[in-house]
Amino acid sequence: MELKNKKWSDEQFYKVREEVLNQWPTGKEIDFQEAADYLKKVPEHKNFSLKLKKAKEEGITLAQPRAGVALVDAHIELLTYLQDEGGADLLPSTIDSYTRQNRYNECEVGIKESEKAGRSLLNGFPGVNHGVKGCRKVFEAVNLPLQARHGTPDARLLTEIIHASGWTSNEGGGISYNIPYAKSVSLEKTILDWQYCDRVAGIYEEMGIKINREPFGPLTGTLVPPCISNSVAIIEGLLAAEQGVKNITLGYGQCGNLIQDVAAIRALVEQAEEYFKAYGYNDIELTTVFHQWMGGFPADESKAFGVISWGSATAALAGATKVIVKTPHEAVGIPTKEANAMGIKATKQTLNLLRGQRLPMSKELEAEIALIKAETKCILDKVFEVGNGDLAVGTVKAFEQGILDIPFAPSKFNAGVILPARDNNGAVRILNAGNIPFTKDILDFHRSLLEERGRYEGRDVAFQMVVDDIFAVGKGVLVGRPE
Ligand SMILES: CCC[C@H]1O[C@@H](n2cnc3c(N)ncnc32)[C@H](O)[C@@H]1O
Repeated sequence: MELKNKKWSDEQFYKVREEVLNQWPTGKEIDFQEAADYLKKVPEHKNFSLKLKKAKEEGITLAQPRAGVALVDAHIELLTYLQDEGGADLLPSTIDSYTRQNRYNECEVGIKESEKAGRSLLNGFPGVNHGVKGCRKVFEAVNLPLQARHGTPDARLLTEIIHASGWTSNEGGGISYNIPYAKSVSLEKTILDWQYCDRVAGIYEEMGIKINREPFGPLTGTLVPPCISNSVAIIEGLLAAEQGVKNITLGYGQCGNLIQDVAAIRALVEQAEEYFKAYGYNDIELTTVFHQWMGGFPADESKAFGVISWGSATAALAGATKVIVKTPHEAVGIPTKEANAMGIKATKQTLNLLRGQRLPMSKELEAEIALIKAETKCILDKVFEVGNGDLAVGTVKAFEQGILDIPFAPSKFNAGVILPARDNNGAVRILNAGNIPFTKDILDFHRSLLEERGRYEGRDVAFQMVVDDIFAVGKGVLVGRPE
């Protein structure tokens, strides 16, 4: 099928759907009307879009963990614990890595081995293998909205199954679940595959069922400049809107400097709304998600709580609709349910203490918002230009030409020339912009801030700053000072 940013016709969609539902036996259980009837019975307090909308209206920030284990009953026990003991406002099911690579046979083995071992031997919930039956059992056992969180380049079958199971939100996108997650999956294919996933949500929306879509904001989660993650978020939001998605949560991964992080969220909302309006999507319900620090964590659990609380405070002061919670086990691996619950409780304590507070506007905050919007505009204007006005085609070409370039991404389709480093206040700046089409003023501004740090540290602006910054938070500081 030719790639273009155009809503799929029913003929296109249902032709592809036949192939999708045959990828694994559990796909055959799905009937659109039966699924729609089931979704129509989802009570309001378990609908993701409605809960986000309410939070936005009330001006509060919701807390959502990540969580997933191999077996259905253990997964229910985990989610119930995070709901009741942790106080989660929204629930995930973090999907395992085999499912993310469509390796369902290995999931089957993982499930059997987990049953034998009496513990989870998969790093998440194998939603495709458990099918609608297993996913509905999970959904019916909890009392909160449920979302699939994963990292799946081809999530078409997973999307069909989770939505047919009452899960009213799906994370991901054709860029954000490819470039940071895969090595050699073509962007053209994943943009097409995620148009399918968005179309599933669009069809349910046209049947009167509210489905939330959340592009994956943080990308590689490693010193990603706000203009890069905001550009990808807005692109995936526009692509989803074209397929009929109405309820969209755009996200951003914490970088650590308060002014820059608050500016990133404010710029994201303002600019996304500008683009939705400019392209005729006038009925989008837009919310935001702030991801607590996605980089290396301190192994010491008390220090980890410092990072978790700082991310919670920033999310609240930014006015984000939702914050994604980390745990004190982040540095070691999959958290126990107790550790996961502790992360949620620390997060909610901070959110509650800051309820109603926002970072006041200042000339620094205003300048940072303007800078991020100007940088993002440079990128998006070029994406539309190289695509001759077509956003999907433009996105593929933009990555080919390094116009869009995500730091430290594994994908061979990503230029990987961009180099970020922190300035003296810890804001992420750009040391090497590669082929990203910033204006000279913007490039000079970043350079001057990095040189200011160099003078302070008594060293040249160089790659060593990047390395030092990558390890800094794990070592207990934000800016990687020379040792
Ligand atoms: C982009 C997502 C990375 C984060 O996703 C967490 N994560 C992954 N898998 C699970 C799981 N099965 N349970 C709880 N957290 C999980 C990692 O810790 C990391 O922070």
